[in-house]
Amino acid sequence: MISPSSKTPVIILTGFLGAGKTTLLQKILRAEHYGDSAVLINEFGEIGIDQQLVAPISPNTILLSSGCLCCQIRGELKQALLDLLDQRARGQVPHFQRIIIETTGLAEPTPIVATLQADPVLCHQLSIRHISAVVDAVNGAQMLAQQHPVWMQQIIAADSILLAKSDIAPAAAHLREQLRRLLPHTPILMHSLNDPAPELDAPGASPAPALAATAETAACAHGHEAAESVESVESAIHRQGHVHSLSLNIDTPIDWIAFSVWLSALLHAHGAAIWRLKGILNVGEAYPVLINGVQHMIYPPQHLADWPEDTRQAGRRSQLVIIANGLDPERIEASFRRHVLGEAA
Ligand SMILES: Nc1nc2c(ncn2[C@@H]2O[C@H](COP(=O)(O)OP(=O)(O)OP(=O)(O)O)[C@@H](O)[C@H]2O)c(=O)[nH]1
Repeated sequence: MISPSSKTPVIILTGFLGAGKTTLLQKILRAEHYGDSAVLINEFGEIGIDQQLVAPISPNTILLSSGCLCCQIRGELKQALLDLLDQRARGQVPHFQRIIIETTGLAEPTPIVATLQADPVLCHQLSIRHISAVVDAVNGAQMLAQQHPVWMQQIIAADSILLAKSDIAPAAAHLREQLRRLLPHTPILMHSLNDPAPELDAPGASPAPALAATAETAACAHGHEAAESVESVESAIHRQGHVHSLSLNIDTPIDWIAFSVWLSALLHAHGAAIWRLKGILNVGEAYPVLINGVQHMIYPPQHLADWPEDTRQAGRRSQLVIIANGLDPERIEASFRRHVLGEAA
């Protein structure tokens, strides 16, 4: 019989698209306290950009294939965890003391907890120590006013809420008060880029309330379209209701000016519908540029110090992911091809 203290703790990092989960994860993995963590990352879309940013920090980083962790690939999550525990027992992976799961921005945490609890082996070897929801302080008030269902599920299931981007959200303190009234028992921490990593599983941290969750099934139906390969661009579209992700792999270097003009025009016309945009772009320089956008907001591009492994192996190809609501992905791709790559209409 394994006692609760000998179980490997699991931390679930949830939060809506672009909230700041990967930024926080990179920070906590660099902190001494979290150095010995295995990481599972689930992204909505075909290209795992987050995994490429986290893998250099944590050697035990696993990307769960595209699809939603809370419903479509729960079996894969289970298998990945079983494999990881088995590999640790055999000494085939660097030793780890905890597992951190970063969910897609569209996942509800409760069914993930149910998956871990329903499996007899996992249930004996793992204990869910903490669920942390990262909330984007820039658009949190809007999500709260809309009572966005997934966003609400994420904050309600959380043991603690991190209000990320407090440095650029003047109304962050007001949002914290609103959330405090809604969830009086949930600690809410303001967090910004320069703050040190918070200790999510500090001794005494309460076990996740979602442990009591029933094994409800997320009511989301996914569809998937096979990747299409045309000339120097490979694209894949992933759908969940009206939401889709368009993933592009582009083999030729991208003209930064043409890309910037195209992106400005896209956001000007459809900013509210573009929920998330991220990419690692080869702009013809020695190293790639990381771009990040959340709705209307585009963050300052970052010059990476090296090529992420996958990108380098693929001949320094650019990768771009756009998650949008209610827009036709084929039209976005066509406009990208025409205006950025200069292909004929
Ligand atoms: N100013 C500021 N920017 C932040 C902060 N946290 C994250 N960002 C920026 O917000 C953008 C999105 O952050 P990510 O960490 O990629 O968000 P995510 O939740 O992992 O995104 P998905 O995995 O796509 O759901 C990036 O450009 C970050 O640099 C913060 O506390 N302050």
